[in-house]
Amino acid sequence: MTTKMPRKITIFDTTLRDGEQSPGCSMNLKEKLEVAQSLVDLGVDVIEAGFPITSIGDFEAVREIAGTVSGATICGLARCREADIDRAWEALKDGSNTRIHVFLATSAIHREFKLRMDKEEIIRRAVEGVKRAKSYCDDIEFSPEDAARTEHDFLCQVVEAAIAAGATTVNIPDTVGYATPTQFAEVIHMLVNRVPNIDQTVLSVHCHNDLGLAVANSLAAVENGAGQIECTINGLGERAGNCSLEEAVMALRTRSDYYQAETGINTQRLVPISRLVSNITGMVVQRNKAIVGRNAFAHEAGIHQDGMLKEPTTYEIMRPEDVGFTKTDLVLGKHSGRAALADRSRALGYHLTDEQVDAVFVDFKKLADKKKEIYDGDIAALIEQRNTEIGDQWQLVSYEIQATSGLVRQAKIVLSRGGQESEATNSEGDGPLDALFLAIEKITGKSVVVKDFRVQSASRGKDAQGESLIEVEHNGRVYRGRGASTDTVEAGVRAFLNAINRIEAGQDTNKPSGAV
Ligand SMILES: CC(=O)SCCNC(=O)CCNC(=O)[C@H](O)C(C)(C)COP(=O)(O)OP(=O)(O)OC[C@H]1O[C@@H](n2cnc3c(N)ncnc32)[C@H](O)[C@@H]1OP(=O)(O)O
Ligand SMILES: CC(C)C(=O)C(=O)O
Ligand SMILES: [Mg+2]
Repeated sequence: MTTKMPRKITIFDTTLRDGEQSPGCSMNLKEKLEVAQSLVDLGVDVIEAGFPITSIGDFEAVREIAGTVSGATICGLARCREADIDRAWEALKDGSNTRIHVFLATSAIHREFKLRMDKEEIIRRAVEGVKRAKSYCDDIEFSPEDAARTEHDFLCQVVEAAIAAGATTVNIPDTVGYATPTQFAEVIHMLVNRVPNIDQTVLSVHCHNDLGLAVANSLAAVENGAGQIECTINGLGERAGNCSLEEAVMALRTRSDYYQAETGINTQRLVPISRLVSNITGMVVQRNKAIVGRNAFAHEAGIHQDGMLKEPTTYEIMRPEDVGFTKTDLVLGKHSGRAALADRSRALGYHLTDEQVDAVFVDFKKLADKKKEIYDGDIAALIEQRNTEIGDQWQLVSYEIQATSGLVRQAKIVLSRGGQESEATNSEGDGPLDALFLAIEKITGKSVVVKDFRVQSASRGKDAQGESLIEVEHNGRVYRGRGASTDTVEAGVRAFLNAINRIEAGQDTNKPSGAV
């Protein structure tokens, strides 16, 4: 009997580009670097680090990632415009392993209403774009945007022309999540069979999740010859998101008997990176999310528990440890040292320098004095709190609040900046937090509208840290803030202050840091 060798599927992660396009999910440079490093640890083949023409912040992020992160191909996106392609290359040129990804929509709707180009012009622009990119770099990807709604004959023509012009990967996007698995499989099958030079390129897919079919469509494409899947951590991305990396990878692995395919993903890193991206973007992972949700391996029903106790495969098709869940996440306490903290931080997917470990260690000891047990969630919250810190920023010194049943008598807050303390009192507001926010606005002179405010538990137990996430609007732009503390009011105040500091640093969620 002969065993068929599994086909290697390239994993192209676009969390830092399409994922970041998700409203409210912009990341600053520090955060993007952290995610990029973790993607390398995860074993992805390609990291789409951004769209350099978008802003100075995005350009810098791509440049920094290309110049410092090794272990994966670093990719930058560009429209079929000279300025975009030149800017993408400018950002990528210091990297050793880089790809330019050029795209141009091909569907009738996009040609007529958005681009106002006819078919001939689309082909000409696509070819010119690929050729210009090729003049800089060997590894070129071309995407006919909205391919899933493009006429088949025209799609074949564009794909053939892009390959002839030098595209080493051709990516077929279902930009609006319109495709269905059987129909998308037919598109891939058709391209494989009709495009004469298809064997000179890697065929890729990029599926959106508007109908909840992104993973199913991507897998159907793999069955029909696609060799690359574009995906994101936690399925983050424009609107309903992109194909979820963890789901696609675990489907290929768990059903390798069916797909006869494999990836280079270190699956035990899936849960840590999911938590990292969720912490950074503030996009909470739903509890019943496949693979990485808190309930993905939880069993409450008696019959299931009975089965699990007798033989876990009765109710589990994957082992929790294979995706990075640990049996218990209680590891550290008051008597732990720096080595254990550094080790646990690494296991959680963070890359801290010795100085950063020292700084987090100070917070860790303070927390350990307040809390009996320190869980993974607590450590992640401490690290994230440090990550959100911005240069010359306002710091919380203390606060006092006098209130009875919603009636605020007085809120007093003391902040410091550059070693100088400022104090404000306030007796207005709908409650203690609102009163403290108004007092902060008095000191900083920044007036904002709170659009979203959440407090969640960072770990478990009555003494768990509260982790607060806030979104505020200032001068028409949205800013995010995060704060953690065992005192939930303080967590809220810290999150609000973090958002104010981001306003001052120009770090809104619509444009990454440094954007103009
Ligand atoms: C499916 C996707 O995910 S595509 C990626 C989407 N991501 C983003 O758009 C995020 C980053 N975008 C941005 O920062 C801005 O849109 C920029 C800087 C790229 C462009 O900004 P502006 O110059 O103000 O243009 P604006 O966004 O209003 O319109 C887009 C223009 O690009 C054109 N365009 C769109 N796609 C392409 C393409 N692939 N190739 C060439 N031109 C294109 C549109 O037709 C429009 O042109 P027009 O201004 O002549 O009508
Ligand atoms: C840029 C392209 C690949 C894209 O994101 C899409 O079409 O959804
Ligand atoms: Mg997309």
